[in-house]
Amino acid sequence: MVGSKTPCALVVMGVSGSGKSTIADHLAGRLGWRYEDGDRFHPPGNVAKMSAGHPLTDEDRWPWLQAIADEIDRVCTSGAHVVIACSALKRAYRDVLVHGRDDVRIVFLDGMQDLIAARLAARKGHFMPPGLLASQFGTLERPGSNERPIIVSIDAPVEAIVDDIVSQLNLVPQ
Ligand SMILES: Nc1ncnc2c1ncn2[C@@H]1O[C@H](COP(=O)(O)OP(=O)(O)OP(=O)(O)O)[C@@H](O)[C@H]1O
Ligand SMILES: O=C(O)[C@H](O)[C@@H](O)[C@H](O)[C@H](O)CO
Repeated sequence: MVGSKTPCALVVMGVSGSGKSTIADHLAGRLGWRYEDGDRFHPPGNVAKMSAGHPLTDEDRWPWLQAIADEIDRVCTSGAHVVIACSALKRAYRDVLVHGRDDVRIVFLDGMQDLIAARLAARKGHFMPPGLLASQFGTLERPGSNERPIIVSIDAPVEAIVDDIVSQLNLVPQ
């Protein structure tokens, strides 16, 4: 089979605790690309709000998403490649990130709420309270097929999930 055009950016999306940072970091290592944590682009007020147990609103999220979209443009224009972890829960959020580029692909980490809740309960030293998981699922709009998503089950070891993503990417050997 013919491989796919190599994207310049992969957006690893899903609810809090679905494994975005873990998978994006390992995937970047596998591909030899840069890893970015989307949380780095939050205005400080957003992190304070989530830390205090309050979900973000659309208004809180737009400047954050635009900053990530700007970073995607910067990386892609420079000819580099990046794997970015970003919740990107709604279609409108993903549209800001992708903004019509065919070299930006979405990777959706798909998992059941009880599995993710168990992983969050065991996670230490993160600002995001496990109590916000229900609101994350309430906000989540699963990517539709017209978004050309790569969808992987998170009910597997990290390296197996990375294998699944790389296989679905079907990249042309460089
Ligand atoms: N495939 C996996 N198997 C077992 N544990 C996992 C797996 N993927 C991630 N984890 C663990 O689950 C927890 C949540 O993962 P991670 O922090 O990467 O999620 P996240 O989506 O980036 O969360 P957030 O959006 O809140 O930052 C971590 O403790 C991580 O070590
Ligand atoms: O859109 C949101 O509600 C936020 O981005 C959260 O998803 C956090 O950034 C992240 O999950 C915690 O690391």
